[in-house]
Amino acid sequence: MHSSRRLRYRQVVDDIVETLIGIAIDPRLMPAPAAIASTASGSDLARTVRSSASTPSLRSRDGTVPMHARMDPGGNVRVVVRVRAFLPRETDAIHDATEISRGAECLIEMDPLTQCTTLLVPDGADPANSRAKSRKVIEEKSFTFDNSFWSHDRKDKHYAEQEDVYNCLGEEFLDHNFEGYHTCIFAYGQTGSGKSYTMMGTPDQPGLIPRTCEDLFQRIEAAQNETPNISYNVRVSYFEVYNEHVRDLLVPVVPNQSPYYLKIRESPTEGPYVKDLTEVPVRSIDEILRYMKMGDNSRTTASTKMNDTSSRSHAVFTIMLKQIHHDMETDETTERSSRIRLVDLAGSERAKATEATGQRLREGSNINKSLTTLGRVIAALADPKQRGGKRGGREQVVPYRDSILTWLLKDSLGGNSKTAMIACIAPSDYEETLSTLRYADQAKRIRTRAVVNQDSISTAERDAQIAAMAEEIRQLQLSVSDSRRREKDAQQQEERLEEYQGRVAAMQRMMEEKSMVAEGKIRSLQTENEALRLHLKLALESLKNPIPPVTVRNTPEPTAAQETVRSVEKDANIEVAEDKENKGVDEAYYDDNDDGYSSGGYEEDADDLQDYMQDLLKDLGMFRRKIGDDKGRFLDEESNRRPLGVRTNV
Ligand SMILES: Nc1ncnc2c1ncn2[C@@H]1O[C@H](COP(=O)(O)OP(=O)(O)OP(=O)(O)O)[C@@H](O)[C@H]1O
Repeated sequence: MHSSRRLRYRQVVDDIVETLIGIAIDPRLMPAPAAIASTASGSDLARTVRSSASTPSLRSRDGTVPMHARMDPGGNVRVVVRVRAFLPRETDAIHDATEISRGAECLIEMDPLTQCTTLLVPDGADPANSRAKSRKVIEEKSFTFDNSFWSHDRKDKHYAEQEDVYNCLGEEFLDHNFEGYHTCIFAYGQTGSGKSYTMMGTPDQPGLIPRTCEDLFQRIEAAQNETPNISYNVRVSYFEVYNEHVRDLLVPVVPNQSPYYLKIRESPTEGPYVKDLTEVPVRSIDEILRYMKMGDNSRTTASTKMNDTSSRSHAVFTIMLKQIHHDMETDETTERSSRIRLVDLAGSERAKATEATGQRLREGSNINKSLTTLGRVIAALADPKQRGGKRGGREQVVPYRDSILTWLLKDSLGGNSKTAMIACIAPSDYEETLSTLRYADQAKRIRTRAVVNQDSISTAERDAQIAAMAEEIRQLQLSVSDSRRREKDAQQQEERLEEYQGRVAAMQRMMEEKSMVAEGKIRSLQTENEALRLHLKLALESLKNPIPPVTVRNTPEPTAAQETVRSVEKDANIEVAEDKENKGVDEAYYDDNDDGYSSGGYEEDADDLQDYMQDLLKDLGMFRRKIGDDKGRFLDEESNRRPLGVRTNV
């Protein structure tokens, strides 16, 4: 019983061991040690050997292209050249490549064996070469590149299709990405030379970018079917540099709204990057192609005399690939990150040839400016004297920052990247083609410093990292809640301040009302005062000029009217008595009256009235002064008071 169980147990263990050995020696999951040794160094090497996060090209799996043959140990920029066919505007009537009414002649020859490209001297009457004809020295020039793609004449057996360009260059670069290298492929050349055709292509003839996207997901799918312990994360971004501004091509353009430009920042580890650039995660070929088309449709293009759909901007399509492999045996997680940068540059152009004016002319001059800077950067990087690293002054001399394009491509041109340049040339323009070929020839000498971007981490380390991150999150949460509390306090203070200000405003309103009431009181007292003054004046005048008393005898009971008259007379007599006192009127006159009042009684009454009036006036004066004082004090206080609405933080 026991022995049969032990036998089964051993069989199961043997099966597991065999499976693990099978996985370990599978070349599809383990890069060749020779290749790794040539590209990684030191600690990188140890880590790389253990990792299985690599997916070589499907063709290399078939054995048609040996892996080691496609590795580039030197790290030089790969330079290829591609010549396009004649365009209708160069031929006027195209029946075949030989019938050319403009007189355009093909000045390019390519040797498929040596990969040599030769530029011939124009001898026809093509007006496009009139400038070249005026040169002092005009001669045949030959250059050798990593590849020379002959895409001029479809009938030729060496004709290079879009697929050939991808198979020669794109596929190899995708291999590098799966190995963990950053890569960059950029197309350079004069306007209308075939850059967009090579990079993006047409729906029938897809170029390097759609082919790379397709191959990427095909490889991921194949790898996932074979090894479930590797997961892939793909994100894309797409931006253009237009008139020295960066525009996100994955953000839809809002009509009638000025475009939103992004800023560039530089990180010590990643180099220059575009801040706030949209990076979308993609999970399938369809999704990535959809984003590629969306961005491509937003790109700034215009028709010029040299090209009906001329790109007026430099476009950068970037794919970020992350491979996460978990090794069950060692319980270790390996992460490889790589960046695939595919750049379609705007073409250099001569204003005279494009006949550009206005906006097109401004675009053209910005394009030329950035391409001139690119030329200076390439020249500086290619100069052997500059190859001394930082100590040799390389970082200071290379003018990356002189244009947005070169600053953003800094890492791809002279840093951590495997880079390729596709020099696109038109078949019949001597001057422009010579300039492009010279650029390309110089770029061959640039050496980049690509490294595998890989991190390995054990479970214990990962746990420690997670714990550290959890602690950091806890601290952040604490500081967030602390600042929230402080915010709440500040809010309460603010509310209190508002309440206080409300109360002050109400007080101020009350004071204003009080002041208005006081002013009203003053005005009515002044009116009363005036009335009293007038009354007193009249009284004094009537005393000065008394009306003589009238004696009425044996009269019957007085009527009401008579009563009134009598009272008036009485008043007049009082006034007369007062006047007499003051003015010394005849005493006898007063003695003769027979109304029952003595003259001494009148004088007393007048004195009393005068005293009373004087007191009243005194009181009035005092009252006025008091009100005046109160008003003055109130107004002083008011002018010293702070205006409302001016808040001071407490
Ligand atoms: N290899 C090729 N085979 C067939 N047609 C091509 C090829 N290369 C370019 N063309 C055609 O040439 C024309 C100009 O090409 P393209 O727009 O790619 O030029 P470009 O260099 O991108 O120009 P620009 O800098 O002005 O944007 C297009 O009509 C394109 O279809």
